[in-house]
Amino acid sequence: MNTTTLAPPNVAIEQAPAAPAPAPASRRRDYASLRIVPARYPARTVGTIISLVLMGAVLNSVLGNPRWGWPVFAEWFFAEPVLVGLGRTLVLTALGAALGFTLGTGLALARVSRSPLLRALAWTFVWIFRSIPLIVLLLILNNLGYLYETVWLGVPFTNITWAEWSTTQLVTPFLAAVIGLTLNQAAYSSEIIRGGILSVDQGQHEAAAALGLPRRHQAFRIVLPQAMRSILPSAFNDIIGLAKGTSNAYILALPELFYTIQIIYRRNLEVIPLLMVATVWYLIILSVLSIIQAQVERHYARGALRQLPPTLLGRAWAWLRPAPVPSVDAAPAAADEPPARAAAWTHSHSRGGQVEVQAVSKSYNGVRVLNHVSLHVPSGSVTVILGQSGSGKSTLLRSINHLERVDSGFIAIDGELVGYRQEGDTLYELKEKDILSRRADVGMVFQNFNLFPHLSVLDNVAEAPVSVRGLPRAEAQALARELLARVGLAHKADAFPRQLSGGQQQRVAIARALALKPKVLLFDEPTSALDPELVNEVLDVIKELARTGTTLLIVTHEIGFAREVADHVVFMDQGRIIESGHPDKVLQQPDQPRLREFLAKVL
Ligand SMILES: Nc1ncnc2c1ncn2[C@@H]1O[C@H](COP(=O)(O)OP(=O)(O)OP(=O)(O)O)[C@@H](O)[C@H]1O
Repeated sequence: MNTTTLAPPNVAIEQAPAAPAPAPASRRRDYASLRIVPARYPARTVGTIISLVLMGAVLNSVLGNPRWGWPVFAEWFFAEPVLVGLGRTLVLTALGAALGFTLGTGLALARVSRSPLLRALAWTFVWIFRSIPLIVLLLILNNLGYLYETVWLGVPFTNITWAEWSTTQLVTPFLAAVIGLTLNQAAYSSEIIRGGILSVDQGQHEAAAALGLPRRHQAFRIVLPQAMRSILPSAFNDIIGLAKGTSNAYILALPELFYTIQIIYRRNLEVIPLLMVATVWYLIILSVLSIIQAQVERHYARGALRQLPPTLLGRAWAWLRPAPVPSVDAAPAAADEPPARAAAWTHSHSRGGQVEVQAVSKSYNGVRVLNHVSLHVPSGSVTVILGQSGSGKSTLLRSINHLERVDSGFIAIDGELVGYRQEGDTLYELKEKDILSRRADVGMVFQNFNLFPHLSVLDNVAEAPVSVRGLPRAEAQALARELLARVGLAHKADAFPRQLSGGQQQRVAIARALALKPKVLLFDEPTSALDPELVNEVLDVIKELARTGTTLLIVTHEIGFAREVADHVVFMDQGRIIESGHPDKVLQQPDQPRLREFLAKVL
């Protein structure tokens, strides 16, 4: 049974008024002559000014009040006993963090292991050492010599002993501090690491298992590196807590930074200046840890983010230099001219939005992936974009939706620039929230569906109408049910995405995109993640949509579908459109050898 038969079109994919025929290139807007004004955020500016004024007032009071005793501070800041105490604090922090996290990782893996005994042991460890206050634990360890006079190495329950030490000599205050901080840190960090492991998608565990990777390899190569993204913020929080927590070691009369400071101010009675010495050193430790955190987080963001956050230097540079705004480059090369618009391309159902892409370029890390791309898509038409892998198809689609910001050139939908607002001869860069609201006019269906896994199918579809369009939830759910019926999935409304087949998930994704009644729908290889037998059920839904007049831009390798549905086919190669036109011409008598080669491969 073909489940994709659409119910009567009582749900609006709105019947937009007929759009005018596409304007000739000569009459097209020349955006290059417009002045560009970057987006302004008055609330941010006011907030920054207030913060600066407050900081100035605080600094003035701190530096201007002689009771802070800055000369005494300067005298002691680099004094030898302070530096020795600081060194001890740093060593305790480093050892506590390294040993604590190593033990914590083992405990976390034990907590998620299949062995009930290991799980119980790890749980008990965490339960005990999270319950005991650190100071109590340190005191117990320091008094271990009272409980056990000697520590020995040998075979339990026999007289075999290989080595024996006096406990008081072996467990010095320093070692007691290291052991106490390690046990305490391990108990807390194991829960942080376990949380990270649980946050990794189950599919990743399954994929690693399906590849036959050994369990150790699964844990250390696949799961933990992905878990790091959620582990790191809490872990660094903990290490910062540990750096300050080392001051608890004063109870063992161990002269770390804080204890040293106490000894000094008890002698010279300069309490505040010496407390400031400790405070400023702790601030420095914290700042260095924050910088390390940013770099480590950046490292583990690789692969999880499309674009890595800038390095510290990059951020400083971006702050100093004005934000770049797109510009229109020199005239595009002949191959990038807007495609010739054959009369047949004017769609009889011209109802959706008209898309104008003008001389758009985009680079990643200095590599150009879109090179002066120009494209005119009339309202209500269906355009199929073809091209080899890596030719820039997805980047072009994502730019139309402003998921990617172009470096130069412009994109307009129904004459409204994507990312800008035009007033007279001036273009105002849109603020984030305006971009988001405009994005609602452009629906996007992703290759991997990207449904929200924690929401039911119904809520996946109803979410945007409620939060973007402000529809009452009941109304949005009624709309969602109708859309689900249109894609043949009314009976799956209460299921969760992971309980559906790939084809069904993709149809939910289409219903979700339609829920905002977009003028333009972008499909990024909507069938490439599907089994062949599921491809048609999705293509059938898209064919129905094509008949309703929504403007469709589809990246696909389904040539048969392109031939049947497209009004226009565009072929991209190395970031440029090198051939475009009616499907009969482009697919049957291609001019470009690259296109002939491509068709020979995919057909
Ligand atoms: N965030 C990014 N950072 C760096 N390079 C990128 C990024 N996104 C895309 N690219 C590169 O840009 C080029 C175009 O990518 P794009 O995804 O647009 O190609 P595509 O034609 O859609 O390919 P496919 O059919 O395989 O999806 C590729 O070489 C890709 O490696």
